[in-house]
Amino acid sequence: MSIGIQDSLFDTPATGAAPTVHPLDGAITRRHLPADAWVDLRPGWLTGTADLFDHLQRSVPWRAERVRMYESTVPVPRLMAGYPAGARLPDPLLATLRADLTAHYRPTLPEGFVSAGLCLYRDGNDSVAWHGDRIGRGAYRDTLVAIVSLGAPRVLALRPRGGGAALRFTLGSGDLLVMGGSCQRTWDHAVPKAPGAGPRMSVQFRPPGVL
Ligand SMILES: O=C(O)CCC(=O)C(=O)O
Ligand SMILES: [Fe+2]
Repeated sequence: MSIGIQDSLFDTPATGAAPTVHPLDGAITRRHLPADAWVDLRPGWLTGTADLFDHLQRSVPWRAERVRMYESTVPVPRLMAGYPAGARLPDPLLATLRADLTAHYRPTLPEGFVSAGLCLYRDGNDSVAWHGDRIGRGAYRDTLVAIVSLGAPRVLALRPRGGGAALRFTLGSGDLLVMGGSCQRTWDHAVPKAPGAGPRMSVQFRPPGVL
């Protein structure tokens, strides 16, 4: 089935091409942010993503979560699936991505990336509100969270927790964004609603003890 996925906005091979994981070394641009936070970007890390998206969309046991809001609970507007350390990932390519990230970031992150969280934004009405990944270590120590975007382009926005202008990164299919330093404590991030957007997925790789 073709769902017309566009590869990275920066590197656009024919849809349907074999999935290819490109090098990280020498291909990442780091943007330093105030408060010792930083964001690494590697556009087009993965090309030929259509089949991977399709496979994950069909095979992952997506769950709809609910959050408490005053006296009731409301559905979170996206679907999720979690793969803790040691769990079998839903596609072998994800294990390759995790191993490549672990190898590349070893000097700053000796413990490596272990867990994978998957989110499916079914359309532009799905979103995630401003938050930091602050359950566990991210609340009090520097950490890294790596996000691979698949499917329709969506904005990942970041803004300082204390207030200030937001930065907006448009992530296309196969693009990598890594949040590092104090980012989870001192900045918030969000995926805003995007009317008309097609389905998009993110795969977040995290080190032990970061949720
Ligand atoms: O979908 C994304 O790119 C971000 C997801 C996220 O921030 C999270 O699940 O904690
Ligand atoms: Fe997050």
